[in-house]
Amino acid sequence: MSMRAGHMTATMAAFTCPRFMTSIRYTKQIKCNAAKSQLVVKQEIEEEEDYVKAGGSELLFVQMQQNKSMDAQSSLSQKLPRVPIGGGGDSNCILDLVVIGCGPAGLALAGESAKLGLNVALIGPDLPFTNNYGVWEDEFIGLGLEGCIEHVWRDTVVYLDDNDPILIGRAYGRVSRDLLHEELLTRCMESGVSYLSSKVERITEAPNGLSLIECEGNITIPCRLATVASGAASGKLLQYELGGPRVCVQTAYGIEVEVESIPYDPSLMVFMDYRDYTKHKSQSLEAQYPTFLYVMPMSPTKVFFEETCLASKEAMPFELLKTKLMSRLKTMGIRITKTYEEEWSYIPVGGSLPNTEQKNLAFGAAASMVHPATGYSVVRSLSEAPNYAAVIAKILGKGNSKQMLDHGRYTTNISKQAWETLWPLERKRQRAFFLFGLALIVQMDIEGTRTFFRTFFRLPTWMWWGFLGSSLSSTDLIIFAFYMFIIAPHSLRMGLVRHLLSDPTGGTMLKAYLTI
Ligand SMILES: CC(C)=CCC/C(C)=C/C=C/C(C)=C/C=C/C(C)=C/C=C/C=C(C)/C=C/C=C(C)/C=C/C=C(\C)CCC=C(C)C
Repeated sequence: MSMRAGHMTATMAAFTCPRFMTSIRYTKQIKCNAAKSQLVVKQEIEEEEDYVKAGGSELLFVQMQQNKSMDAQSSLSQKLPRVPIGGGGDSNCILDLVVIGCGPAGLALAGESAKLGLNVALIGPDLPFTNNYGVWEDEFIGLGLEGCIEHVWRDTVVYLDDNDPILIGRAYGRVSRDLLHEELLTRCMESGVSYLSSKVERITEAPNGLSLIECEGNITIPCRLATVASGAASGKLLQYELGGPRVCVQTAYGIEVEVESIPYDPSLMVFMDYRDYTKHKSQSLEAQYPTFLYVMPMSPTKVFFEETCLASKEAMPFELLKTKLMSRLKTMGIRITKTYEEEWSYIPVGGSLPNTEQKNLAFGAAASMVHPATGYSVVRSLSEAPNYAAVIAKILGKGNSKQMLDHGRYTTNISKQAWETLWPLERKRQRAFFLFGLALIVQMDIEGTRTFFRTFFRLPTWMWWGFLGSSLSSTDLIIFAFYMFIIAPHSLRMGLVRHLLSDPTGGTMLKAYLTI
């Protein structure tokens, strides 16, 4: 078995951790084929009562891949020095920060923090990046990461019905997972981050105030502060606010294939194709889960298709997503001649915020940074990493180090400032608005969804760009809501007002807006 295939098996095993067992049960068959690094995964999701009652404090994340070649990505163990184990007596050798999780958020935060002079370690399984990330090109240029984009479409299109495709006027890029991994890893190498390939079981606190990162194999790493960045499945290492909104789910099934020809213009990225190709075969399921096709034409014959359910209360079964995609392609007359790779994506959206009283910090999806109404998170994590790292470096300022080790526990929660940087009142208001939007989307049928997006994409560009990029202030969002109300057709207007008056997220949003 290749090293990479072995790693993938470990990831799958992680999905069966006891926390999941209390709420969602996964049954899978995993077959690894050494020659092709191939994984065959069968998954069944079975929801149980207690998960429904959890009200959002349980976050789950599943990302499965098949046939993906990840060999171009260096392994972290090869490139980063190993975390020294067994020290801990000498306060000068104590790690300042341990970042748990080696996805884009974890690597970015570790690199930025070490750049500021902190002694930083990364801990997590040594896995390659497997996702096909799509980004607005301008946002990635703003981050100085344009070199990691492997394909750019000069414009983006949305189809809601057979007439009038909506040209968005914004370039979209496909991120090369290999280049992004290499770039973030190089930043970690250059700034002196050390690494331990392990699974963290718990984080405890020593009497002297140090955080103890307890890893599998009885390894304990002491550090001054721990930040959990291991995705939405980090619940057992963190506490979340109780009684928050329920977690919804974005599910998608994607394939990268070679086809005889495609009925799309290869110079345009298809952001959403909500046209109905199912020939009404599964009308009731279509009504239950409105889905759209996300298309990245890489060449006139090579293309990435992803059947996506933007958000639903219950996860849309993967088999159904796959069936819908295949039936859609067949109806469109698309003949697949070769399949390069397949992916299943399950992204929890919405849910509670982390409890900001806890000492352990979080970042990325673990810190509920996924945009509740779109499922996007990478750009936000990458753009907030430098500022978050600066606050962490400030609270761990060298003056504090001695104080902590000599006088035991901190008298105040040193992490409060970092939590407030991530989730200030203003951000909480914006999120309350997004959660209100999410609750609106999940109760719409396919026709309602089309009307909704027809209105959304008629908003002034700065509004919908800002909404998707989380850059509208809470005041801008009120203007956004009024504008949407004004341009909406009568049926949607009534729906918006009904939703505002009757959905619990409306009350929560008003409360967030009134909190000062
Ligand atoms: C692999 C991975 C990672 C992944 C994959 C998957 C995919 C492909 C995905 C994709 C996705 C997408 C494309 C997404 C998109 C999204 C969107 C566009 C969204 C949007 C949303 C929107 C919203 C929510 C909106 C909202 C609005 C509102 C809420 C409004 C309101 C208003 C009102 C209330 C009015 C009032 C007034 C008076 C009373 C007068």
